[in-house]
Amino acid sequence: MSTLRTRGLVINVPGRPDGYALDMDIEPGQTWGVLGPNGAGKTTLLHTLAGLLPARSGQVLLNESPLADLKRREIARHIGLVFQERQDSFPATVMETALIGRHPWLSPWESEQGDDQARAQQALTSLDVDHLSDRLLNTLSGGERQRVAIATLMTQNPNVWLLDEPTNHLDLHHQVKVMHLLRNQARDGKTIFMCLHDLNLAARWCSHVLLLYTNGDACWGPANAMLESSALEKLYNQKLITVEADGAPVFVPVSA
Ligand SMILES: Nc1ncnc2c1ncn2[C@@H]1O[C@H](COP(=O)(O)OP(=O)(O)OP(=O)(O)O)[C@@H](O)[C@H]1O
Repeated sequence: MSTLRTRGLVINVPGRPDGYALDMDIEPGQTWGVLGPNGAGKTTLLHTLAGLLPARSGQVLLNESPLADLKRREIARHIGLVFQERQDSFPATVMETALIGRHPWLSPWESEQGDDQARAQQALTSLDVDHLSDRLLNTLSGGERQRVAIATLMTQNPNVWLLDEPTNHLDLHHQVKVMHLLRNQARDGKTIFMCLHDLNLAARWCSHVLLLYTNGDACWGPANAMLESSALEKLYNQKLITVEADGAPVFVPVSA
């Protein structure tokens, strides 16, 4: 299990004032949703948490150790990231792609063993892409590729899962399936932190929410406290109607 903490973290969005520093404790068992308009800095935050981008100031701590002090390989054993945009032009099959998830766990010249294959197979089955194992990735549909990317993260099996819009390109059934899978991973002790554009997925599946504003303001906390319609209207500059369905709030944009 791993905890990710930010202390006085200011992400480096070019040309933007520092805004509000982030002091978050992202704990095992929690499912976080990051909400905010285009350009608010959600992807920049995710990449900063993964150690791929330097912070402007402040720190990211993984189990109390500053990320900056850890080796890339050690970080990759604890933290995995599903990117929003992927360059899938490398001619790899779906199975070969999923097995890339095992690389942080293998020594440089070691090849994957039966256990690694079994883990990848199980992940592909969980995401309904096992029937595509021998297909080249660049022949898949957008939703199929997205499911392979999540299966690759599942094969990696890090403690902290960072996902940039994991439901992008997914049909309704697979959106629900992926959110369900992420919540189950959290229940098994993983730490889940994802950017979302769908308020209703956040309301239904996230335990915690971070609202990120374009000017660098931010607030975070338990989802039921953060998903308040006036705060969301300000966040998106969009009037909303709030109804309740299936035990969760549902936010509908006002058309006029
Ligand atoms: N290399 C760069 N040079 C200049 N500006 C950049 C660079 N990278 C990102 N930005 C800007 O930083 C801001 C934050 O980008 P980011 O991708 O983090 O936003 P986001 O909240 O994920 O947006 P979206 O919802 O559209 O995915 C944007 O205005 C973007 O144009």
